[in-house]
Amino acid sequence: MSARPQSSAPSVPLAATEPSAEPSAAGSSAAEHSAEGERGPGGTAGQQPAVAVMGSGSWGTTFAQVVADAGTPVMLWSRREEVARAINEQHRNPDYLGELRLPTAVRATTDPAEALRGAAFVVLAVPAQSLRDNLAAWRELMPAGAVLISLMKGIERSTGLRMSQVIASELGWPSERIAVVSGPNLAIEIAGRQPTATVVAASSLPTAEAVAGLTANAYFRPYTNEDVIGVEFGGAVKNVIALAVGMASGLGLGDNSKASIITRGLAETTRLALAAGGRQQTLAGLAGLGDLVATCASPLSRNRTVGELLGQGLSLDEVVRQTKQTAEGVKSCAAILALGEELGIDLPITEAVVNVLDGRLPVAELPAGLLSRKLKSEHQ
Ligand SMILES: NC(=O)c1ccc[n+]([C@@H]2O[C@H](COP(=O)([O-])OP(=O)(O)OC[C@H]3O[C@@H](n4cnc5c(N)ncnc54)[C@H](O)[C@@H]3O)[C@@H](O)[C@H]2O)c1
Ligand SMILES: O=P(O)(O)OC[C@H](O)CO
Repeated sequence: MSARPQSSAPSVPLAATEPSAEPSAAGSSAAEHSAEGERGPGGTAGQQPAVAVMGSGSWGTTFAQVVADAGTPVMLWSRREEVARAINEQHRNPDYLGELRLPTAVRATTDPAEALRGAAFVVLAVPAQSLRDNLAAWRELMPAGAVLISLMKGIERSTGLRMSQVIASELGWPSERIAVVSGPNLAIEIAGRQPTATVVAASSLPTAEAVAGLTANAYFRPYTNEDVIGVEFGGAVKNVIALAVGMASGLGLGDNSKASIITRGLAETTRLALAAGGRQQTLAGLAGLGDLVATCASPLSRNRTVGELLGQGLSLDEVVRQTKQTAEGVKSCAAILALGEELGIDLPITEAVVNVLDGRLPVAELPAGLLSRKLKSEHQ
């Protein structure tokens, strides 16, 4: 599949080089990916930018498929040799995506230098808390002029920074070359090519448009947005709200309770994002409400599942042991709460989740704790 809807991929001056040929064979050499000759602006007709996706878990691998299905070959960086081999030889990533078959235009390497060489777009798809160390290790390999695309939905625990801020601070990268992709994007559904929409946010509209042009295909529809702050808070906080909804579900509570947490969760996410400089409209959109609903409603969500297991009475240690994939809310929630305190913003659901995870609040007492708070206006 390579159907690309009409898009006016704009000219972003990308100083990198292009792949020599469309990849065809399984296990073909990563050298094919590296560039020869000068590259023009990303996404211009007749030229394919080189794309590196750093991280081959559920979302990194799926995003690589999205880009390949939109017509551009991708080189994935995998930490583990067996994952890279499975992608190159069987066109599968069984650890993360089961039997789903990947396009042959997605290839993998464990060598970050090979993945990054000549890339015009570098997609970052590692756990939020490891990003800074990963960037430090890759700093010298980052192609000057590339657009960096964050797929991560988390807040750095040690600094309270959003992922685009970590990228800017760790690499000294200009903000106009950093984009964020976030929305109702459960990886497994997208890997199965089920239609979805998303948001590509960047402080520079041409950068957001370039990334939208790179990713738009028959089942993936990106909308651009210049509100990076709102989009990143929407993605990070919804994970915490999904933990709370999962807890309610695990406690056997019904849809009224869950809808109340989702709606009040959106209220606290919006309060925080606005205080930090985000825009209300963004939180009412795909990266806010849209992602919140998808994550809180879906049994595919890792965050909701972690919450549900806690609600059923498992300890956090037991849950973490049986959750192989990244549930960002667990590690980001305390940093989000601290940001709220810094900005003078009340985040009652986040606070309750932090207290449950830290063992200060028995999960069974979470509903009563939220309901017994002082009465107030819905709009405060
Ligand atoms: N899976 C989804 O549906 C989805 C959708 C949208 C956004 N996201 C976000 O994307 C990010 C990545 O999530 P994912 O679902 O791909 O996670 P995952 O757990 O499926 O995969 C994480 C990947 O990072 C690698 N990794 C783990 N520790 C690492 C380290 N210290 N250094 C480098 N690599 C390391 C793993 O080997 C794996 O390849 C998260 O922030 C998540 O919130 C996920
Ligand atoms: O599985 P989760 O909870 O990390 O959620 C995945 C995506 O962020 C949903 O958009």
